Amino acid sequence: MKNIIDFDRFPLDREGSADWTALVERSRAALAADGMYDLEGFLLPGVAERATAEIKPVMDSRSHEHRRVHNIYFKPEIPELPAEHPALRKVETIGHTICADQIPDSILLSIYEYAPLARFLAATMGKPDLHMMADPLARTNVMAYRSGEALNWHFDRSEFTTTLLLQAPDQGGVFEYRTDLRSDDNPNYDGVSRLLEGNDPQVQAKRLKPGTLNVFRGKNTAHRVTPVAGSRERMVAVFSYYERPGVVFSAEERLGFYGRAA
Ligand SMILES: O=C(O)CCC(=O)C(=O)O
Ligand SMILES: [Fe+2]
Repeated sequence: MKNIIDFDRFPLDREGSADWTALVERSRAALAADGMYDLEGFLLPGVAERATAEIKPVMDSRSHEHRRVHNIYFKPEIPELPAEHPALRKVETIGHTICADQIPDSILLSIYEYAPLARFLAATMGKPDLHMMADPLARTNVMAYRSGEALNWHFDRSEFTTTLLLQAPDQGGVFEYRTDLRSDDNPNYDGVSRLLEGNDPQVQAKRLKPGTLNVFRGKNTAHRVTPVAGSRERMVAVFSYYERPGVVFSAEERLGFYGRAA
């Protein structure tokens, strides 16, 4: 791993050391204040490019094209809202996905499986432990957004989302987010409506660099990736960890996300 992760800046290999603890504290503080932290330069120079080169042939030939018209909740309806409520405005997402089982023995999966990474993430999130998923498809996914493609506004199902940007596009593909647009107690449908109308001044934008590890509170922070332009696709890995071991998706979930159950 010492040829992959920049341990000088991000001492995941020295758990419990003063440097490790300082990094955990800094990350926790950013999560509390902004709902997000990112570790720019997490991967050593050239590693994101090498990881991308391993994945690109699979992405080019065997990815699942994901095209969906959805609302910000990714749900067909919200029982307490009429169907025409502006918080349920429809948006479109288009992208390409590959799953962990398609990239065995890759640099990317070796990072996902590096146990000190899960322990570091858990510490920053204030959790006792995080476990890799047992799902051979869902544990790690790579999403590509090509020219004209985008991930539209949504809230995530999980409390936190961990991504690693592998390749930045020529233009567009900006990560936009609105911290704490809702809370577990307050759905803030009026605020959601304003965001979808393009009238939320608190939206922030982040242009991530390849090799950056990003952690954000996606459950109540609305976020999207703006449309990509140019010939280079945006490629991002999403790592899935859970507080309990052995988590798998149902066949229906796999079909919905990946177009196949196994
Ligand atoms: O592509 C990104 O940067 C964000 C990914 C994301 O929001 C998700 O997978 O839910
Ligand atoms: Fe998300």
